[in-house]
Amino acid sequence: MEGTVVIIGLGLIGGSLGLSILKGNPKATVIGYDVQEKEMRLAKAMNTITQESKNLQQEVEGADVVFLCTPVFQTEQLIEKLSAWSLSPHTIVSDVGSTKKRIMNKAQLFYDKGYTFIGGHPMAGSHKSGVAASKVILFENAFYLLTPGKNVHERDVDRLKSWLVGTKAKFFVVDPQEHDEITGMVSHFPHIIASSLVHQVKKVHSTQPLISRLAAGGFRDLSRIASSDPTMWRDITMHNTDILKELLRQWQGEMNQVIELLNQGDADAMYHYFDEAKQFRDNMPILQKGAIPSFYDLFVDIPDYPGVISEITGLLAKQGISIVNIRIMETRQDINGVLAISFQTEEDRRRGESCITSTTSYEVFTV
Ligand SMILES: NC(=O)c1ccc[n+]([C@@H]2O[C@H](COP(=O)([O-])OP(=O)(O)OC[C@H]3O[C@@H](n4cnc5c(N)ncnc54)[C@H](O)[C@@H]3O)[C@@H](O)[C@H]2O)c1
Ligand SMILES: O=C(O)C(=O)C[C@]1(C(=O)O)C=C[C@@H](O)C=C1
Repeated sequence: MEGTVVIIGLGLIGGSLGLSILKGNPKATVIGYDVQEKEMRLAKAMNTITQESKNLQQEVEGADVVFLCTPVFQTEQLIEKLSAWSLSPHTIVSDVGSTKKRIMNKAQLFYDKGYTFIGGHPMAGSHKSGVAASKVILFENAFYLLTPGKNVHERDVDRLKSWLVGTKAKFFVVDPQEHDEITGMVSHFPHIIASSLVHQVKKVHSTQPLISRLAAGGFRDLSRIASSDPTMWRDITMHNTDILKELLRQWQGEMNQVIELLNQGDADAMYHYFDEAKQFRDNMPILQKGAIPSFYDLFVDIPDYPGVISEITGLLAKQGISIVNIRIMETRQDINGVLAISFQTEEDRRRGESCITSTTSYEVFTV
């Protein structure tokens, strides 16, 4: 497709969406806006967008599609703001928020003006946030849930899907209430469980400092998502309180059942409890796509000339700094590219940053 897309909120999801849209529609103009100037600059340097926003209202009013990629409280505010502007009749506004009921209620402001709003939620992500963590393959094979609103034309839903073809996601239309019940169970509720597990370990940590060093394996797997952005999760949980309260009540019942099994000391019953969970989970179509390993990344804005990568790896090697991964992010001829270098530790990244800034004039970013 040719035309103009505006992305508001250039974080993990906004940035990954920009990359996917440009992959599927190389001739598109993708304008990006973020309240953080730094994120906007990095988004442009990484080619997740083709240009930074100069006049958001004008750009939104002339766009083919506008994606709201901010935490959901901000998305509600943006819906209020944009609905007061004069959008063209062909403009589709969509979002990527993890909740849908409150967003769709707020979207009535668009419908009252005859504007087209299609709620969206790509079910893939990471505990990392910010545009630096963007990946073109983030949504590949993931479910991309859509909540079009009653009077939205089928042809507009198809037009939105065409813009999103580069995501390689599987689109699925759902009702907003059903959306919040399902994601409440499989996404929002696990997040609370992960955070509460970390809280429990933290309480013991003051009297037993060894605990955090021994908490590997299972604890690490279960608690990974507790490292996600607290602003995003504050907003999600505040949007889905009733469903989450009910799920937590059920969880208390589940825990009481486990206490009862332990009280009984019934080894067979305990075996069956674990086995039933294992059988069910082993048959779930859990996809591995979308997870981003947590390394310490450094981004270097490099000119596009032969030998520039070996120059940088050579400088790092000379100082004995090991790297675990190095990649160029979506460069095109005649413009600068961004070299993403992953280190194993924060200390290595810090040394890498000081090595590059003290021996070259290249700009470096960390997140
Ligand atoms: N992270 C995930 O795993 C994931 C997955 C699917 C959907 N989502 C949803 O996507 C949305 C974005 O999440 P993310 O992980 O990309 O967050 P993020 O923190 O990486 O990015 C959000 C960006 O929005 C910007 N922003 C905030 N308010 C703004 C405003 N008023 N105008 C312009 N920019 C503004 C922030 O500066 C930030 O750069 C959230 O609604 C979240 O619920 C997240
Ligand atoms: O992989 C992760 O870190 C995520 O938490 C991603 C995850 C999820 O719960 O599956 C988180 C919130 C989004 O709304 C969608 C995806």
